[in-house]
Amino acid sequence: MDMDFVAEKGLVLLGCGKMGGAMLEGWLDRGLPPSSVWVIDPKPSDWLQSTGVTINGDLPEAPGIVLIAVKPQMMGDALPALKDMGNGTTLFISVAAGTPISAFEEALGAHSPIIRAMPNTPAAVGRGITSIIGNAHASSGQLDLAETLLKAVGQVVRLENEDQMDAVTGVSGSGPAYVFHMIECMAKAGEAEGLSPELAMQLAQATVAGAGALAEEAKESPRELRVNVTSPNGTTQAGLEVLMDEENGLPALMRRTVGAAANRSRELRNG
Ligand SMILES: NC(=O)C1=CN([C@@H]2O[C@H](COP(=O)(O)OP(=O)(O)OC[C@H]3O[C@@H](n4cnc5c(N)ncnc54)[C@H](O)[C@@H]3O)[C@@H](O)[C@H]2O)C=CC1
Ligand SMILES: O=C(O)[C@@H]1CCC=N1
Repeated sequence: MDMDFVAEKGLVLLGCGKMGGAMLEGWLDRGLPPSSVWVIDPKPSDWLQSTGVTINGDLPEAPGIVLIAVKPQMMGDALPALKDMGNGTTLFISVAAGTPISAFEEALGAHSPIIRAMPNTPAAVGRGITSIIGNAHASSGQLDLAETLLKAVGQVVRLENEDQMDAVTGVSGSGPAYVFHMIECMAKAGEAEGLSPELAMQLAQATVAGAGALAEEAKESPRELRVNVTSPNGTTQAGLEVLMDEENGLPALMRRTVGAAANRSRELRNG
């Protein structure tokens, strides 16, 4: 199975906001024909309307894939639109944080193949990472299909149990926001040291992007790469002594940040 299957059978996207839009942008950029995509969204964005996909039109009877990308809080309103498609062959993939597989089984029928996924917005540029887990009715072929689709916009990881999804959401689902905030903070700090806002932002953005690319491509671990930047008694060491402080620095802050996001995911599961 490959992307041709999706192009041939069709992809229905329920909700096309920031996450659904990021994935759709990645798929369209990588050659998925707009004529194979049907979107249901009461507020289609200007970008969506410019893509040539079918918006709020008649849906195919048995699309290959239905991707559910509405907010967990909107799920109750949104799911009835899909009930008639639960004919056993259509594969449902949900990217909603917190919403458990059992909620989809209840809404779509216990025999529907359902995959729960946690992507992230770098999918828009083909650099996302998505973790997936299927229900008992998702065949290995359907997991392969989901993996193929999601690999078109980045890496894919298969989870061993659904409980891992809360921590995954705290690390990689929400993670891009932490990194974007780090760029904002570095730029602000550069301004405080006398740089213009434009120069400070350019330096911060390029540094985070370059360090990310190096961390991914280099054979050294992130730890080794950090040590390579740190001359004994130099500038980096002075900076890292603040950032790496066990109590007040990034380790404790990141532990609390990821913990809060994972806890929120657990809360969403409980309604
Ligand atoms: N934004 C992100 O970085 C990530 C989001 N997610 C998940 O993706 C889902 C969507 O999040 P976002 O895209 O950020 O939210 P969003 O608010 O940008 O998009 C939701 C879209 O759903 C549409 N919508 C509302 N009611 C609807 C209905 N009844 N039928 C069809 N469409 C409806 C809205 O018009 C909107 O375009 C959430 O469940 C979230 O947990 C998962 C991973 C990352
Ligand atoms: O903030 C949220 O709830 C969603 C899930 C992961 C990223 N955005």
